[in-house]
Amino acid sequence: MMNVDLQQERASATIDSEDFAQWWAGGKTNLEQRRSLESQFFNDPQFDDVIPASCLSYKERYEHSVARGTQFLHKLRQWFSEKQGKNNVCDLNTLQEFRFLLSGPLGTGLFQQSFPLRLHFSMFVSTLLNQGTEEQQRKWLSRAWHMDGIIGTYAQTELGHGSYIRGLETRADYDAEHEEFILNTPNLTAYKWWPGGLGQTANMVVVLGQLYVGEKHCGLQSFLVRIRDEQTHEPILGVDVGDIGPKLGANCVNNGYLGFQNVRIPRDQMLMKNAQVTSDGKFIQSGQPLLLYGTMVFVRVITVRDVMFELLQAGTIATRYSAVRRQSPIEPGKPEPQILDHLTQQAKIFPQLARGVSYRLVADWLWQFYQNVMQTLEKKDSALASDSLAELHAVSCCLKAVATQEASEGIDILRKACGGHGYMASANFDSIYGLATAAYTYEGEYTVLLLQTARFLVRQYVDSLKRKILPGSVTYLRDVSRLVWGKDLVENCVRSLEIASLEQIRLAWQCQKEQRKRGLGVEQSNNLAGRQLVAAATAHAHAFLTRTTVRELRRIVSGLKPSVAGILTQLMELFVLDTFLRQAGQVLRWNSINGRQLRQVEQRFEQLLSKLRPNAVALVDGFDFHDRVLGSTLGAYDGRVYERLMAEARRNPLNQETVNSSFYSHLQPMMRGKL
Ligand SMILES: CCCCCCCCCC/C=C\C/C=C/C(=O)SCCNC(=O)CCNC(=O)[C@H](O)C(C)(C)COP(=O)(O)OP(=O)(O)OC[C@H]1O[C@@H](n2cnc3c(N)ncnc32)[C@H](O)[C@@H]1OP(=O)(O)O
Ligand SMILES: Cc1cc2nc3c(=O)[nH]c(=O)nc-3n(C[C@H](O)[C@H](O)[C@H](O)COP(=O)(O)OP(=O)(O)OC[C@H]3O[C@@H](n4cnc5c(N)ncnc54)[C@H](O)[C@@H]3O)c2cc1C
Repeated sequence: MMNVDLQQERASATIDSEDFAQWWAGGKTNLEQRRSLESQFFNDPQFDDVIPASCLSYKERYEHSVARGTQFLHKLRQWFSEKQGKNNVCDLNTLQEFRFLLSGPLGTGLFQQSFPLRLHFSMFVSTLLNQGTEEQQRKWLSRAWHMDGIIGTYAQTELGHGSYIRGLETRADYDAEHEEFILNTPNLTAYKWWPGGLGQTANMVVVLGQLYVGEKHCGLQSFLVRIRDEQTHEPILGVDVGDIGPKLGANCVNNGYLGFQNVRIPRDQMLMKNAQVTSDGKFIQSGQPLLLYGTMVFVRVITVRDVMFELLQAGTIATRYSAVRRQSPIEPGKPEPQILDHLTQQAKIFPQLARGVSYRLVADWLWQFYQNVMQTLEKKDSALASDSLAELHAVSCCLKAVATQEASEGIDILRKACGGHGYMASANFDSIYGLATAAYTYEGEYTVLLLQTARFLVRQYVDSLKRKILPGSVTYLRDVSRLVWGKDLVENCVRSLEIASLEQIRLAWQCQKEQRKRGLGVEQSNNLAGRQLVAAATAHAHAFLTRTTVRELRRIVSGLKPSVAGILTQLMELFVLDTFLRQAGQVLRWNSINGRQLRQVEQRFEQLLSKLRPNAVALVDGFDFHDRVLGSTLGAYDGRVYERLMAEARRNPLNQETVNSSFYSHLQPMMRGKL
């Protein structure tokens, strides 16, 4: 039976959640296909949970995720190859499509804390694709794609170094006599530490290590290394490998450690698309060295999409719960309202929904941009390639940083918006938050990435002073006009964010110059200007996110059904206004905006909350998360929150006996003074 408040919400909405769902899924066919695929898994008893996953031990969780992960991949592959037909070869698009099935809603529905085979596709196969020569791809790619004797992961980070990649200590020495590389972990801090699936799952890794040919240091390179025997799965001689232990979240990923002692691999297992070692020991850098970092760029790009889903999962749970939960009369003597009717509750939830929708538009744009840059890189026009890569790196760094930070923060706001019940593991905010906040750190820590973007921004700012043509993402730096507060509030807000960004970049640049004038070197100056540089990259990200959201929505809006266009326009506006208000410190620092104008934005913000209120439940229904994907007692479609909370408590293994054995062994002796 459906909760009556949710029934009422759905009946009175002015948008059709099905129309929204079709747009969200990329069309009716896509939606039907996704639903049919999900039902094949979610209705299959072999994918049911007997015991709540949160009640399993760390080891049991791992074993369960491998058992389920292999069944999942087997079934999914069959479905995917039928769908792809003859096109079932591994290229960038196919990989992204498949990876999305693993990490998007379907994968999430089956693995709330992720699973260890995920890295194989997102990082191992993508590295082979991006960094292997054609010959290497012929030898390895198809096997890897089909997991034929190969389960891989990506081993870059070490115990001592993660952010500063040049500081990695793993060594690969070329032995020309045997045409082999010898891999070594010279000390404790050189142990690889963190790679997903490394602990007990993977049998091959892409390893990043410092290449030495004789005495010559040839920089970091990537190597394909077998670490476990294909048949027995025992570690190869000289390999020391294991799991690093429980973490704040993502506890089924099987993150591992790895050390090498004189492990030999053939010469052709250095990934040689951009750099080669010839058999007689000559090192040739034939391509752009930075392409070694290509896998990281790929994952940063797709992470924006991953955290968008996590934010909207949490948003769906909080919205439905807030429509079911009734508490605290607004007027004395009146019935308790749905908590969603408290304006402050709307102000916690709706901006997160709007943010998620904005990330969706931006993530689509970013993926397109990434593909365009990859095509440019293939064309071998080195100047163009290097400019495009620099812009892609800068944009992806700041978007990944800000999106993961805001999504994690948003998920926690949504968790708190569910009061005490939000804190239950069965509400599932812990898993969702655990994954989103991991993304804040992995694939480039937040501050470290923002500093990368800031370097690019300062350079572009200096170019703008020289009247040079600027890349698309920063053309606004050429516009030095002041803010003219007009009728269009969205434009006022976006423009003021752009001005704040421009001025903050100018300030960061001035800070660097001041330090230089004091006689400090470039690096020390950068360090001392660090806070301003981070503020500049953050301001740029906000300006870019808002401008891109507005532009992308306007580009597609005419092709949408009016009700979908209407709610998306409200969400876009809410996102822009919310960003403006949250960044008010920066905005007011760099723009002349008076109290009346600020109030105008606040009033419109509150008006938008009221406009969205009647359609809130229909909107989150339109994201079309299956109950299994939400995995939450609070967020299920039928809204039977209290029944589910109680049923879940009763399933708890502790409640399977009326008296626990610890009563006899400890509590009773204590009460009888017999300890
Ligand atoms: C079903 C469930 C769903 C979800 C589950 C999720 C659960 C978890 C699953 C796991 C997922 C992901 C796994 C994560 C994997 C990893 O984390 S892999 C390790 C990633 N590591 C990093 O990202 C390290 C960050 N550090 C760096 O990238 C670089 O070292 C840094 C950029 C900081 C380099 O700094 P410098 O030392 O200053 O620069 P240098 O290396 O010398 O570079 C010189 C030059 O090059 C520019 N640059 C740097 N990087 C790039 C790049 N990638 N592309 C293009 N250009 C680049 C840099 O800006 C410099 O340019 P300039 O012109 O000199 O300014
Ligand atoms: C869940 C998870 C999964 C992961 N999966 C993998 C994987 O599959 N493969 C893999 O190779 N790695 C993986 N990693 C490792 C991850 O990429 C690194 O942890 C990440 O890049 C951050 O590096 P770090 O741990 O060295 O942090 P640190 O760099 O030590 O960061 C600590 C602090 O130092 C600051 N800091 C560091 N450098 C600077 C600087 N230049 N300027 C200013 N401040 C600085 C940071 O801002 C931060 O506040 C994973 C990590 C996590 C959490």
